[in-house]
Amino acid sequence: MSDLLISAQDLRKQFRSGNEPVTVFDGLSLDLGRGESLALIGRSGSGKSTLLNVLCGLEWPDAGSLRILGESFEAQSRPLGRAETRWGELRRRRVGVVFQEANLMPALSLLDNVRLRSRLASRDEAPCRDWLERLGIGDLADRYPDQVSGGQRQRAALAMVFAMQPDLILADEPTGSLDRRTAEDVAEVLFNLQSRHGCGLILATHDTELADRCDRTLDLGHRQAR
Ligand SMILES: Nc1ncnc2c1ncn2[C@@H]1O[C@H](COP(=O)(O)OP(=O)(O)OP(=O)(O)O)[C@@H](O)[C@H]1O
Repeated sequence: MSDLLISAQDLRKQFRSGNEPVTVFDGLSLDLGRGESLALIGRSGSGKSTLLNVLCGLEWPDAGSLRILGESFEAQSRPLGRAETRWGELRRRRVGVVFQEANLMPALSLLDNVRLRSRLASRDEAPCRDWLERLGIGDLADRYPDQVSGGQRQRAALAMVFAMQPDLILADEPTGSLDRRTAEDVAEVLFNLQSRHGCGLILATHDTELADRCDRTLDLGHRQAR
């Protein structure tokens, strides 16, 4: 089996502004191997979140092809029917997504949110509380999302992704609403998990220290991989 988790070729994504198409990126290709980490950097509006959304099937590219965890998607075949189902299955079991706005279920406690995520991925629920502990919010396990801060919700969202033990983690500003010290602690847990499980990681960030911890960076402002 190939060790490439992601192989994206010539992706183009446009949005419309009035009648005008606005191109966010065009001709974008990237590969990600098992155990590899890639930081998406670039000025605000350069397309980092859009690319993450394309890589998890929440946005559909206007051109190009994408092979992810053995599943192939072509821009021409819009995500109707089977493609939509395949994306849903990938996100449920194999691709852990952490968004800027942590999307927790408001009616569930933080712990139950993590347990639900773990159950949906058919994982053992036993370590769920432990993930909250490791991210420094174990004492908030029984609180509901609207009873904690934005940074605490963000950490709960990371705990959900860790509990599902994905093959690939896509994270949009995973430490964006954390103070420097907490951000470093969370990054430590993230990179430890990534190296221990050998999963792939793509994160979008404005934090140069976080980007420097990744194996590679892709600057969407200037589109240079190094
Ligand atoms: N649904 C949408 N409709 C129209 N334009 C959009 C949409 N989503 C994003 N855009 C535009 O696409 C461009 C890229 O946005 P994106 O959110 O991907 O940037 P970003 O690099 O993640 O920014 P930031 O660092 O501020 O989070 C921006 O110009 C944005 O206004």
